Amino acid sequence: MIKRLTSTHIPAPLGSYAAATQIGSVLFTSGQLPLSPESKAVPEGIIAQTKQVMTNLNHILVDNGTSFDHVAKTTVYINDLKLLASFDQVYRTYFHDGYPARTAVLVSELPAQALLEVDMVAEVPED
Ligand SMILES: C=C(N)C(=O)O
Repeated sequence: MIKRLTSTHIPAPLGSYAAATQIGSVLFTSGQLPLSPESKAVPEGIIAQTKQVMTNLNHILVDNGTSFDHVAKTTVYINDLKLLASFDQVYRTYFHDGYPARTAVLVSELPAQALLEVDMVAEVPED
């Protein structure tokens, strides 16, 4: 059975998608944009946008019984490869037990004129 998941701490999806779904113990997030839950705006610059994306992803994971420590795979969609090093500088600070597998994809444009979007696949540990 597929569970459709959300978090009360993130902005509503911009389209027809759940914040995350879960099959068994595997949780799949949708791509998260750097939208502030309060203002619904996208902050300026890759550093602030990466922090907002990771904050939103953290809420989805924690509100649904898992955490960054249980992330197996991430995909980052970024609109300028020159931003990847700055993204990585922030991204790496969220992982304390080794890094997940990751794919970086260069895209021409993202919703809300965001510089990046990130999705994750995580294990939900048993209680
Ligand atoms: C923002 C998205 N994840 C979407 O449009 O699919």
